[in-house]
Amino acid sequence: MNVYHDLTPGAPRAAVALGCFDGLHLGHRRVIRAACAPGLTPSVLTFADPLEELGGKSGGQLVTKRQKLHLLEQMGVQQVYSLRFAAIRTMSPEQFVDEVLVRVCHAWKVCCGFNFTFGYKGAGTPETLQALCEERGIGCEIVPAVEVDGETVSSTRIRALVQQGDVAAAERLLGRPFGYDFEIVRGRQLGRTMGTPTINQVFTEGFVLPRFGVYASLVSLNDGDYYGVTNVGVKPTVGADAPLSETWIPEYHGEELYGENIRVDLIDFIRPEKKFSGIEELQNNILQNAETAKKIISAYLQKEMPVV
Ligand SMILES: Cc1cc2nc3c(=O)[nH]c(=O)nc-3n(C[C@H](O)[C@H](O)[C@H](O)COP(=O)(O)O)c2cc1C
Ligand SMILES: Nc1ncnc2c1ncn2[C@@H]1O[C@H](COP(=O)(O)OP(=O)(O)OP(=O)(O)O)[C@@H](O)[C@H]1O
Repeated sequence: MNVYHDLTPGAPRAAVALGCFDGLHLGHRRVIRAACAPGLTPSVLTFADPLEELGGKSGGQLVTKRQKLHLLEQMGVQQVYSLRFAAIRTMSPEQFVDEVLVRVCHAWKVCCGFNFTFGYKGAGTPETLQALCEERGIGCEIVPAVEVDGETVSSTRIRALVQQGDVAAAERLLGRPFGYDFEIVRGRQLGRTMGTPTINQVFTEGFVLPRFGVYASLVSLNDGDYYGVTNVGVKPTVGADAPLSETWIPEYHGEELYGENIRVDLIDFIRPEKKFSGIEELQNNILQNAETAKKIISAYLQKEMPVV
């Protein structure tokens, strides 16, 4: 998959999906699937800016950059234009179509969702895009709203669920579990003296913060997936400088994982984070939480996954 960060002309005949695509949820995937058209190079045009700078309040990204590119590649996308919004911000809808979609992307087809806006001050709507494409002989597919439980799927809705700790509901909208693949960093190494060594990951600035608490998790390691028990928070019993994700993987006894990017998916919320009276009480709780996590994950793995 080629990733362009500027307006470098790409493959000769492209089908281009347009949008921010934070989270790559079920709605986004429908739009991207429309760009996986026979005979055309499946392409995505998206933005690399922090979400707040693209307008809206955000509350944080739902996928890391690495994860987003990995998911796009898995979907069969061959070209990604990850642009700075400033590069196109002042273009009129016509200019955007002519200078970006036609001249740079060589678009033969463009795809967007029902609520897509583009061009200076968001003047262009899906109907504008359709009309401009028609005039230029370019195909245009506007994907209707994808809904779950009678409500439109959106990144905003998923962020709110993650912030409430309802990762199981977030998963139904994402079509895959909510997770992250931050680098493993060193902790104070207290966990190993407690018999519960953890992999520690720091939430990067701009990433959504899940509700603080303990989750049953699935951890993807080189030799397969393991169940984990993850604490997200600032561990008030011993203290932390910044919000962390700490995962104990009870059945992993392999090499150190420092420096690696490991994917941890949060499957279900177990309990809120709390301040314990001492290490022993904390330790007992962690052991109980691990038992709960094991049951949750084994039931989860037996469930049939919907095909998305
Ligand atoms: C499953 C799990 C649950 C935890 N729950 C809490 C908690 O509720 N409150 C808290 O202060 N710390 C909690 N912790 C964090 C521990 O305090 C921390 O993992 C331990 O002190 C080791 O820290 P270290 O990795 O910096 O050595 C939890 C850790 C795990 C793995
Ligand atoms: N539920 C959906 N069904 C179909 N298309 C969608 C849906 N949600 C977004 N899209 C389309 O996917 C592309 C990317 O959209 P965008 O990144 O703005 O997503 P969003 O989920 O609506 O985000 P936000 O909640 O932050 O507004 C756009 O073309 C948009 O119209």
